[in-house]
Amino acid sequence: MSDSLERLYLAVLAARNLDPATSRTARLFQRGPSKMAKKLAEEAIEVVIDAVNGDSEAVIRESADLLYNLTVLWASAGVRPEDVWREMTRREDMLGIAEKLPKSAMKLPKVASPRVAARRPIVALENRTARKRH
Ligand SMILES: N=c1c2ncn([C@@H]3O[C@H](COP(=O)(O)OP(=O)(O)OP(=O)(O)O)[C@@H](O)[C@H]3O)c2ncn1[C@@H]1O[C@H](COP(=O)(O)O)[C@@H](O)[C@H]1O
Repeated sequence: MSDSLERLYLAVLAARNLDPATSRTARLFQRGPSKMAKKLAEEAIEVVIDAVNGDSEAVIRESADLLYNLTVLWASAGVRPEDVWREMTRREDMLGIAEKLPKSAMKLPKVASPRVAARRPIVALENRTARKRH
């Protein structure tokens, strides 16, 4: 999946300065981040409607549109796919460590190594901070 998204991201970068009359991507860049955000949100809504209706073929098609519009917004925001993969790997590593801890260690952090036991609360704190920013 990451390979396809990386190829799509490169295609978006290559298209951003093409003629807006012929390139949808160039047109989105011409219109700016607000238009990109609107398109992304519209595609997300289409995906959830199709999922609720049980139309899995439409979910697949709209998901591809959603990912295209997400890569356009990444490119506009100066975010690279590898930046997102790095964050996903960081979370995977962190949650993987937390999941291996016995439940009693989660309640009583002093029993486990303080460095490891302290990680789960950090996840909650980070999530809460991120939500406040939006
Ligand atoms: N992967 C995509 C891609 N996925 C989805 N889409 C477009 O995004 C549209 C989804 O938006 P809508 O459903 O709103 O379609 P619409 O209502 O017809 O379109 P709007 O005029 O409302 O935007 C789809 O119809 C596709 O045309 C894409 N457009 C471009 N790409 C790739 O982006 C690269 C650059 O292409 P150009 O933008 O054509 O230069 C190429 O590699 C393309 O393959």
